[in-house]
Amino acid sequence: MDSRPFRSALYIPGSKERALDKARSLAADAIIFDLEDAVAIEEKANARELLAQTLTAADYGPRAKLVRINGFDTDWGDADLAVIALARPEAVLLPKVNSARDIQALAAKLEGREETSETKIWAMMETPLGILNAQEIAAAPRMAGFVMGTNDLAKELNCRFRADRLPMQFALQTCLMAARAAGIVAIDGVYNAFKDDAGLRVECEQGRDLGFDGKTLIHPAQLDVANAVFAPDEAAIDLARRQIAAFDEATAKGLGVAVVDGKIVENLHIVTARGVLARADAILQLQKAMS
Ligand SMILES: CC(C)(COP(=O)(O)OP(=O)(O)OC[C@H]1O[C@@H](n2cnc3c(N)ncnc32)[C@H](O)[C@@H]1OP(=O)(O)O)[C@@H](O)C(=O)NCCC(=O)NCCSC(=O)C[C@H](O)C(=O)O
Ligand SMILES: [Mg+2]
Repeated sequence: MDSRPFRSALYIPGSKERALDKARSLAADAIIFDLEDAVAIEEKANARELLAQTLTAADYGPRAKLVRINGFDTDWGDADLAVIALARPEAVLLPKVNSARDIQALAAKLEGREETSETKIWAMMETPLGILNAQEIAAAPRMAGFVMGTNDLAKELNCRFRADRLPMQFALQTCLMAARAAGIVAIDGVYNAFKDDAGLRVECEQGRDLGFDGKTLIHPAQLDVANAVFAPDEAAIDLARRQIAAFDEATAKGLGVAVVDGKIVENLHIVTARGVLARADAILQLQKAMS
């Protein structure tokens, strides 16, 4: 997995022209152009045309661009893919994935077209069967990332929304494990109360501590919190630098272990430390490219 930042992945309804325009200047690491749940049934056809035109004409810079189409078990999935394919999408995000077969079917459709020969697949992880099949889904062809769909999952589980997300922990951790085993990105679910910054921060911190790369968002006001929480802070960068320096010094003396802040530092910690620095640098590069 590379260090491309996915701290913030903002959903934008494909039907909202103003929001589509606004997103070109927002500090989102990734944009999820949505044709699924954010778009009303009567808007579906217009939204896919508007989105295909927008993606062909507009410049979203270095932000990762994912298009969430409707599922192929709906009236809109095939038409979404046919129209969106013309815009050569970087990635297609498939909702309500249940098994690797769902991914294989999409991969076969992408392979059938020259415009989508490079298109990656991302999976919404939001059904009980999908969670139980996370490992095979992550390892399926063209897979590049998981997005947690915690709203759909809560609906399916009939669980309650709790601040500690206890009912979600099995799903979050199972998907994270599968994503890491396959070397793909894993992005946490949305925080619905988009005016509650304090609650968003708590949930972002939990997702970050679990190991997620970032958070999906529904409103631009949520960007700053997610970008800050999922970036290595000054203390983490400083520690990483000191660990690398101490380990280099220990190695030069023929030792395999260093001690920093009273804790041992071995080669595996150096891999983590280098990852922290690589992520911090990738964020800096992305910010420069956006400015
Ligand atoms: C939640 C909203 C409906 C709120 O909309 P609104 O009341 O219009 O917000 P504001 O007036 O505060 O907007 C201020 C400006 O920001 C722009 N805006 C708003 N939202 C977005 C956005 N998502 N991306 C880009 N720009 C946005 C407005 O256009 C205003 O701009 P300006 O007029 O120039 O000042 C709305 O935010 C919204 O629709 N959000 C997206 C909802 C969505 O995508 N839902 C589906 C994804 S969540 C999901 O499905 C998760 C998963 O599948 C699961 O199961 O969990
Ligand atoms: Mg959903």
